[in-house]
Amino acid sequence: MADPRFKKPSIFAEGRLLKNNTLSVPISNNRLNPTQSQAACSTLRAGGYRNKVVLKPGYSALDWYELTTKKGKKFGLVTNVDRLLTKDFDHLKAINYPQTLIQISRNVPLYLVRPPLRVDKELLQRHKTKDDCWCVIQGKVYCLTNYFDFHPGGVDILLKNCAGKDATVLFNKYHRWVSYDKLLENCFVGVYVG
Ligand code: HEM
Repeated sequence: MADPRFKKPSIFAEGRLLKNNTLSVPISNNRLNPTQSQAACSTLRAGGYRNKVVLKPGYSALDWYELTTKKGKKFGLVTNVDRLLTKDFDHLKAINYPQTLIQISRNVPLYLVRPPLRVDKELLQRHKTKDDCWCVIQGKVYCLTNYFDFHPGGVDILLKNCAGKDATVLFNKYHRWVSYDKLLENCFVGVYVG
């Protein structure tokens, strides 16, 4: 029988696993007291729940770190680069320096190309599918395709709000403390010129 003197600490209270694979944890479950955690996380304003998803095995923050520092580093993590030299080439030529395009045609990873690729609105909007998903944050264009399954907030929210769009405002609203430039260093595509 349960010992009536033992009070279960609130941090062990159960979170709810929602249909979309989201773990919804009440504020009171945070280790910080509610006032502190609310102050630290702007997502809590909307109803008092954190919306973190359960990541698949092999998709932790540490796994992403390994991918970006070892396997991914050499070639970058931008998908469909071939398309830049075929379908997108005429458009790219009109808004880019020849040196940039020469480096891309020599397979230099996009995050190392200098001057970086210039991306305008039309080009950004051409890359909005799950397997070829570009997004702008603070004037920089990133390919999110490889990052999707590692995102603690889930894939759906990224696809809906980031694909082919400028997601700066939402990014800052949810987690302005996240070092996106470090996290997405190898996913860098170029600079957004509007
Ligand atoms: C595009 C680049 C993005 C990156 C690199 C990124 C990265 C991250 C990281 C590292 C976390 C964990 C934060 C933490 O535990 O403190 C997180 C959580 C989250 N992100 Fe993102 N994110 C991005 C975009 C977005 C956008 C645009 C949205 C919303 C539209 C979003 C919604 C969320 C949500 C809801 C969480 C869970 C928040 C929570 O802990 O309560 N993310 N993201």
